[in-house]
Amino acid sequence: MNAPHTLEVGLGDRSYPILIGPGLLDAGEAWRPRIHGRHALVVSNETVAPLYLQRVMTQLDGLHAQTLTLPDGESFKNLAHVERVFEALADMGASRDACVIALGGGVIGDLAGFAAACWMRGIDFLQMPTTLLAMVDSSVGGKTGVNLKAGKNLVGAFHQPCAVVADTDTLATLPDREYRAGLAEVVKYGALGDADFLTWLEAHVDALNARDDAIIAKAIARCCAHKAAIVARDETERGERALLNLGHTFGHALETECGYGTLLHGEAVAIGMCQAAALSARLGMADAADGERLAHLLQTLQLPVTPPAGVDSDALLAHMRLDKKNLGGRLRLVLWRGIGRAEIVADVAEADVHAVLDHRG
Ligand SMILES: NC(=O)c1ccc[n+]([C@@H]2O[C@H](COP(=O)([O-])OP(=O)(O)OC[C@H]3O[C@@H](n4cnc5c(N)ncnc54)[C@H](O)[C@@H]3O)[C@@H](O)[C@H]2O)c1
Ligand SMILES: O=C(O)C(=O)C[C@@H](O)[C@H](O)[C@H](O)COP(=O)(O)O
Ligand SMILES: [Zn+2]
Repeated sequence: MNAPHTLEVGLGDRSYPILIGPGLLDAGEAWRPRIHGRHALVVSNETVAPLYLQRVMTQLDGLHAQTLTLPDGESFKNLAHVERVFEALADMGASRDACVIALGGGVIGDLAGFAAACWMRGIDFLQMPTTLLAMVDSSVGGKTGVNLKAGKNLVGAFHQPCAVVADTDTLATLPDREYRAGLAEVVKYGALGDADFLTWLEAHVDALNARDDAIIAKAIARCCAHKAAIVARDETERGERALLNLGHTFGHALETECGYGTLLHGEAVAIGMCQAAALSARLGMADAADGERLAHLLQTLQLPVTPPAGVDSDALLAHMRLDKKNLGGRLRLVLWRGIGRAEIVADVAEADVHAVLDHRG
């Protein structure tokens, strides 16, 4: 294996590496030293485990390592399945020096990471993302948690991994729709703070659509560099980190209202970013042309840019009222001044949001 591309999330004595490259699952020498105790629990799901779990277990030879395979899907990212992780940890006699390894997409990473944050008030965990979305976003930064019926990620903790190991070879088996959902979060980084990156994405649409390995690897590295820098400056979302939520207040409301797993997270974020752009234009913050450019890029990547027909705007607004960024009972949204210039806007009038939700262009 060639040396992986390596980045660091700089958090003092909790700093950790992000390793990106092909062949990493089989290169235990690159990541196993990050596991310090005797116990490891590898949490995966019914789709990913048959593909990759055995290879990870081979690298854990000599440790007391167990596996837990959960059902696959956003609808299982809930407290009942966190409890399954606790039960597995209890069964193996996991002590405070145990490590949870999350092998899968963002659902497994968020859920297993949250279990690790809670078990004995916090044990190590290591992220092994196998989706594009998890490689560019969810495995980095330590946001862990689960959904409630009332809303996405309403229960969770900030708990940083001890390493992120992104074996880009695993993307070969990722279904096309999931790959494209990951591209939505890739586009997000350009939209929120890196206009040059968005222009680069526009120039490489054909390569992205053809799933060109080299272009994807470059995109992953650039997204991770952005996320690592933001997290290092604002780990617990007191300010700037909220920009990573561009499109998410709208998107999470859609995911919740449509039923978890109906719209993929990335698809909902694609729609949500377009709605945030439309609201920004309505409020006079940005040119409508920037929103049209963003929507065009997302459409060329075969992502949805408008909500499914028949979703009730009042219900969406009700979900948005429960968003974690809100303050003092008032909506607080990530909007923008144009491509690459996202901003947090407090006190957004519900009538303006409603108007955007009602517009099904
Ligand atoms: N913590 C964060 O910062 C953060 C950031 C973004 C998203 N998220 C969360 O991440 C979740 C979405 O993550 P996701 O898009 O990875 O979805 P996911 O975890 O549901 O994975 C998508 C699908 O791909 C399958 N899969 C995964 N890897 C595969 C592979 N290599 N080959 C074949 N199939 C594979 C999975 O089994 C699943 O069916 C959402 O719950 C979202 O809220 C969290
Ligand atoms: O890491 C962050 O910060 C993000 O907001 C990344 C988002 O892409 C991700 O979907 C995250 O889970 C959303 O967090 P939430 O706090 O809105 O639940
Ligand atoms: Zn997201």
